[in-house]
Amino acid sequence: MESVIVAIDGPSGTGKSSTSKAVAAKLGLSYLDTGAQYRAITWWMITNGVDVDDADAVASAAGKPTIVSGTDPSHPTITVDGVDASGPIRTQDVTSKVSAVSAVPEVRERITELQRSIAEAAGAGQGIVVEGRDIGTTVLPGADLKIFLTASPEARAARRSGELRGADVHATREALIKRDAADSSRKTSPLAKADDAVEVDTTDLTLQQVIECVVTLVEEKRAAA
Ligand SMILES: Nc1ncnc2c1ncn2[C@@H]1O[C@H](COP(=O)(O)OP(=O)(O)O)[C@@H](O)[C@H]1O
Ligand SMILES: Nc1ccn([C@@H]2O[C@H](COP(=O)(O)OP(=O)(O)O)[C@@H](O)[C@H]2O)c(=O)n1
Repeated sequence: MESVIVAIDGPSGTGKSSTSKAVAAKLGLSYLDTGAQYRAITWWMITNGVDVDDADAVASAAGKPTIVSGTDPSHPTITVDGVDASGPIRTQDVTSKVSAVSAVPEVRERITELQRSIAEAAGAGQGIVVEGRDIGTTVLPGADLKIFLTASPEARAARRSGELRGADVHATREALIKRDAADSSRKTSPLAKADDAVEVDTTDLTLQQVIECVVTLVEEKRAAA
């Protein structure tokens, strides 16, 4: 069977990670969480005393950490300079700082290059599902299938606060909206739907329904190829 490259973009809490992992596992594809890479470089900046609000300082340090992503959808991994970063990259501190770091062009250039080399390697096999904010528009504009997931801010906040074990839904909603606004308004490759992406509103769909919808779209693409 032909290899397939799938790009899944959208704001926080729309179901990108859960959907991408499940679709990749079901279809025997690799999986890449690009948000985890931006979180990893942010974590490195914090632990190395770089002021994340100083774009020049972030830019000059952008080339320093070595970030390695494992692409098995049933066991995604991420290391920074050989250290497992999968726990520390999910802290509130990293979440609140990642938009500032990921807006720096030197950071995006570095991480985009890494993402393209991972996708290229996976393209030699079965293919890959890559999820993020700018995959369809910038990282892999030639992807075979582009999906843009959306959901109401209320649904997204409820999903996220559920994960954070009862965190205040209102505060979660505000933080989420703030991060989306920062991600959508930055100059370099903002969060955006590619013109040729299929938009799926997940507000009233179960995760299972979203997974089935994307699996069907991938199978249709493969059949048409
Ligand atoms: N369609 C859905 N309905 C209900 N919950 C969902 C749905 N999609 C995802 N979730 C849940 O919402 C949370 C956030 O999903 P996630 O895949 O991490 O989103 P994203 O990667 O877009 O931020 C997870 O706990 C996930 O299980
Ligand atoms: N392709 C991407 C993916 C993530 N990001 C940045 O990384 C942050 C974290 O992404 P994520 O996918 O882990 O976020 P969640 O929605 O899962 O919390 C985003 O808020 C963006 O600032 C990006 O700029 N480009």
